[in-house]
Amino acid sequence: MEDQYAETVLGRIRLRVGGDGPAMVCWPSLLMDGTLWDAQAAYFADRFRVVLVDPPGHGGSSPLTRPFEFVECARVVVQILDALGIDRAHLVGNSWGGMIGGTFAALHPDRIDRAVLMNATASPAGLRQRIEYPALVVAARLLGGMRGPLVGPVRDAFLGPTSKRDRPSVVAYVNDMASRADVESVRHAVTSVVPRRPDQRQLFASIKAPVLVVAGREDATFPVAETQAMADAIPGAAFAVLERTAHLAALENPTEVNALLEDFLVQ
Ligand SMILES: O=C(O)CCC(=O)CC(=O)O
Repeated sequence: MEDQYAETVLGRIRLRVGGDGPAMVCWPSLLMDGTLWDAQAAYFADRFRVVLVDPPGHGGSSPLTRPFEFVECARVVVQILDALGIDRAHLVGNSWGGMIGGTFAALHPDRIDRAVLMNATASPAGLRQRIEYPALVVAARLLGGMRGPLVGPVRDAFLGPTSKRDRPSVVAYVNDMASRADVESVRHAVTSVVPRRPDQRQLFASIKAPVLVVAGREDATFPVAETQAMADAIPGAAFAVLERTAHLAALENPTEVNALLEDFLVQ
């Protein structure tokens, strides 16, 4: 994989690009960078042009200086495709990335091939998330980072009992990503993705591209019923539930995620 950069409406975006074939653009969750998809890149780069995105304000991308709208994130995807000379791509997204994958598929039907939306929602955030996530960010600002007493809540939002018990490398990855997060960028991203998240169900009714929605049985952030409601909002969407998997399916359960992607994208 080689580093490339795209100038976008939300700053400079770092991309890891490798392989040849139809393009597959992978956008991760809040607090994560493109390495969330390393197992997918390793598996698919012999047949796909894999593009791993460090989303705005995360990893090697520019810090965020303001909150954003979801339509701007969809525009970022278009600008990434333009920068790489890609006409049309599969969009594979997790949580924030899944929400944006839906926005992109609805607003840019000429640039989307197929979309796989994992651990995501089309609904506005509930009261608990509207309070808990901003409170976490306030605490992170006071502590100078996502550290100390914040590690537990972050781990609980992302991982379920199976990963916490049986996948120490996944736990270590989440701790490491959280500790490296730029708190000001995370503040803007959380504001945009949680309390200001739009209800996208009506917009998603206009999606024409084939879509697969994936839920994790152990996902405490977006339980199966909420992700199922997202699938129900998208005409003809396929829906799958992964057992022993929480909020970061691609990292926690790469074998089954790769099999789902293979079935859905290689047809
Ligand atoms: O809205 C929520 O409850 C959480 C949003 C979230 O975690 C997004 C993400 O993981 O990208």
